[in-house]
This record gives sequence, C-alpha cells and structure tokens, in this order.
Amino acid sequence: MTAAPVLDIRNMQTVFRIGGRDIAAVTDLTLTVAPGETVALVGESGSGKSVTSLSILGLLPKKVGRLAQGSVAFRGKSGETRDLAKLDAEALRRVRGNDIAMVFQEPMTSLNPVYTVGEQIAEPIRIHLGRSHREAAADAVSLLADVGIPDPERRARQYPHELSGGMRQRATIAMALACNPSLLIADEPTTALDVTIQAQILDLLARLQRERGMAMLFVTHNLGVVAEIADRVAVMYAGRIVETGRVADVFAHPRHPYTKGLLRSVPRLGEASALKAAGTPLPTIAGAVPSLSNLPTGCSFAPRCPYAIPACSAAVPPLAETGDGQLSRCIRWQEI
Ligand SMILES: Nc1ncnc2c1ncn2[C@@H]1O[C@H](COP(=O)(O)OP(=O)(O)OP(=O)(O)O)[C@@H](O)[C@H]1O
Repeated sequence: MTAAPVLDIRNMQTVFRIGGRDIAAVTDLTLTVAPGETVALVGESGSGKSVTSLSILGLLPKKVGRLAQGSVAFRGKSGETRDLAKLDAEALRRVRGNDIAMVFQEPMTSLNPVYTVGEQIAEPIRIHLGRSHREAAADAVSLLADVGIPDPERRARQYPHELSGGMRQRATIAMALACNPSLLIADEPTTALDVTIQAQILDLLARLQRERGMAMLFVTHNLGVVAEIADRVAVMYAGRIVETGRVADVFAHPRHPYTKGLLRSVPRLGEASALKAAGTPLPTIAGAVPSLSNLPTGCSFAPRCPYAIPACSAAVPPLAETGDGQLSRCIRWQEI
C-alpha cells in the first residue's frame, strides 16, 4: 500500500471507569486504513470492536469512557492530518458526518422518526457543505437514487417508519455519504437484516466505496462478511489485535490459534445443513472470552488455546511479523 493512510491509529488504549477502577476495553491497538481500502475488525462479542470505532469517532460514553493512550491520526478531505485523540468535542462533532461518516447496525439509531428521510439527508449537506435548502433537497433525492432506492422523490418525502428495514439502512448509507466522507465506519451494518437484504447492502457498500475511493473500517463478528468485503482484516480478542494481514493470507494461513478457531467455526456452503442432518454440531472454540477486569497474565487466549505452553502465560506476546505484512500475537505462530 503506497498511499499515506487516511486513518493511522497507534498504540490506542480505551478505558472505562468502573467501580472506581479503570478497565481497559481496548489495549495497544495499532491499525491503518488507506484510501480506497476496506479493513475489517472481527472478533467475538465483547472483544472491543465497537469500542474501537466509538473511540475513533469520539463517541465514548461521557465520564465513563476515555481514550487513555495513543494517537488517532486522521486525514480529512482538506488533506490536513489531525490527531482525533486531541480534538475537543466541538471539533470532533465537525469531523463526524462530514469527514468521517458512520453506519450502525440499527438504522433507527441514525434516523430521527419525526423528520422525513429527505430532510435528514439534506441536513448535513446544508450544515457541512453550505448548500441551500433547495440544492440540498435535490442532492438528497439523487443520493437516494444512488443507494438504489426506487422512486426516490416519493421516498424522500416519507418518514423512516414508512420504509422497510433494508430501505432504511440504504437511507442511512445515503445520509452517511451525503458529505463525501474520506472514511466510512460501518459497525455491523447488515447484522439486523434478512440474509438476502444483507447481501444487497454489502454489494451496495462495496460499489459505493469503489466508486468514491473511500476508506472503510468495517466492524463485524462474521468472517463470511469479511471475506466478501474486506482487503485486510484485524482479528480482536479481549481488547487486543491478535492477528492482522490481507484477508486472503489470513484466511489461507491463519497464524494465531484464535483466528484458526474462528475460521473452523464458519460453516462452508452446505456443510452446516449436512452436519445438522448428521447430528454433529459445528466446531466452536471451547471456553469463554475472559472478563476484562480479570484478564489472565500473558496471552489472554492461552486458557482456551490448544497450543498453549507455560511460556504463553509469562508475558503478553508482541505482534510478530510472520511475512507479507501479516502479524500474529502468538509465540508459537510458526507451528500453527
Ligand atoms: N459503556 C460501557 N461501560 C463499561 N464497559 C463497556 C461499555 N461499553 C463497552 N464496554 C465493555 O467494553 C468491552 C468491549 O465491548 P465492545 O462493544 O467493543 O465489544 P464488541 O467486540 O463490539 O462486541 P459486540 O459484537 O457484542 O458489539 C466489553 O467487555 C464491554 O463490557
């Protein structure tokens, strides 16, 4: 990747103040996203994926959550690079929805039920781009057409509840793209949708990203979705990236036992129903994600890991270069 990254996170730590203690939900996270690139953050529930995206956006819950360490360098549309970790609330608000847009799992998180869809898409265009009411309204209609909503003039006049779930998610994507962001953060954007609609929304995001050359950070627990949409993947476990690399490399040669376990638990086409018919459950990773307030010493995955040896519990393994830009936080990566 030759182009300078749009997003360059270094050694980020995010903590939550719980019962008078700081609990780290994300630790030592280093991640870049280049222009036109899609990077997926993947991991089980509670691994820190959403906390990572909220940290970038400055949307951590006030008083409780804070970015305690590290930098989040972001290059906006003007070409200027700023450390989002150092911006105040007002400056971050200007970045969100203009330079960085977001799409969440539940479209109603972003849509306001009391305004029409067209009004909501037009608003950021007026605020951030200074377009007139009339121009912004016309832009909103063309954005609705661009995200594949039929009869966009009529849809623009409707309220969110008059649209289906899939159409609502298309509308939030239109809203997200309204100001031509350089980075789109999509946090489980298809999880709440029917399978066929999921595929359509993924296709839509991939097309829009390609056409606009946007950078995209895609948060998901679904490896099938990663394979579909991402160029690179970062696998998270208990708040840390444990493996990262190009999707094709990581899927073909996982170098961390956790990634290997996750990949084994993804059914191949037809395999899930065959196993079900035979009464055989799909393989899963035995054990549970440890509590962040009580992480084991050394590698957090060691208690669940079939490769674990005493040395794994001595210290947190560093991210080791395993070749071709692939990194693994496992001291035994060569044997995996
Ligand atoms: N507001 C909060 N207060 C305290 N702890 C929090 C808060 N939000 C998240 N956490 C903790 O941070 C950890 C990571 O949560 P996060 O939501 O990032 O996980 P995730 O990987 O996105 O999982 P999911 O797929 O379930 O959303 C969890 O252990 C969670 O308990």
